Amino acid sequence: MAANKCSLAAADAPSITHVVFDMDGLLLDTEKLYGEVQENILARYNKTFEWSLKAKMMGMKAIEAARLFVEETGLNGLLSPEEFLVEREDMLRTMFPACELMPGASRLIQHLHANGIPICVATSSHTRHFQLKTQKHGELFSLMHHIVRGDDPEVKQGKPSPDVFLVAAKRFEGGPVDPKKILVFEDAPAGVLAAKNAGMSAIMVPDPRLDSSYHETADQVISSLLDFNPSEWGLPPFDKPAS
Ligand SMILES: O=P(O)(O)OC[C@H](O)CO
Ligand SMILES: [Mg+2]
Repeated sequence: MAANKCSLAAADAPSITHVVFDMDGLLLDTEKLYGEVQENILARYNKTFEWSLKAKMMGMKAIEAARLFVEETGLNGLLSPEEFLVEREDMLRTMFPACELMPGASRLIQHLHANGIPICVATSSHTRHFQLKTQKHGELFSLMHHIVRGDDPEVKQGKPSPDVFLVAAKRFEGGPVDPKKILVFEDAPAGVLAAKNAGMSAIMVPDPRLDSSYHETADQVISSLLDFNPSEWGLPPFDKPAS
């Protein structure tokens, strides 16, 4: 869609009826935890974790991200993707339960739910991690109509394949919902691509360190969920500005 990246002209805005949220790095501030752990692992080999690699790993299923990590950091023969996951797991398991919400996540979820807009989560995260990450956010996640996780049997391929978003569209009441009526919020390049591959509109909320060339695929880019203007997408406006 030829839309302005900052704001959409009313005539261009597709009529959105359903909203799908990514989770890591979008609703939950968990991407920084992956980054920290991966930096620690690489430090042992006197290597640094570059943001260019982080950009590619974000949003991928764990084993796919692990293969990429080992390959691109030159750890082949020193650390297998499976060993990397075991080592990463020990650290992540203790960090996830304390994770915080991203700014504006609670406000937006509560607003859409209160206005009867069907919402769900489509994450690459598998069930065990999902449970750890949402331990203290259960009330907010209970507002989701459904949650599709990376280890769902119907999700054959991870992002950037559209699988997780198509499964999400199918599970709404009366689904499958027409992808043109679905708005996806994503932080990761692979996730934005997956949403576009599913035929949906995608708003990117990227980490400021992400190279801006990755913004191109998104229909709109905002720096925080607090900046989202629902009216531009035919969704009910907020009663008051973000504080
Ligand atoms: O961003 P999500 O929610 O699809 O999850 C991604 C992985 O768990 C970590 O990059
Ligand atoms: Mg994400």
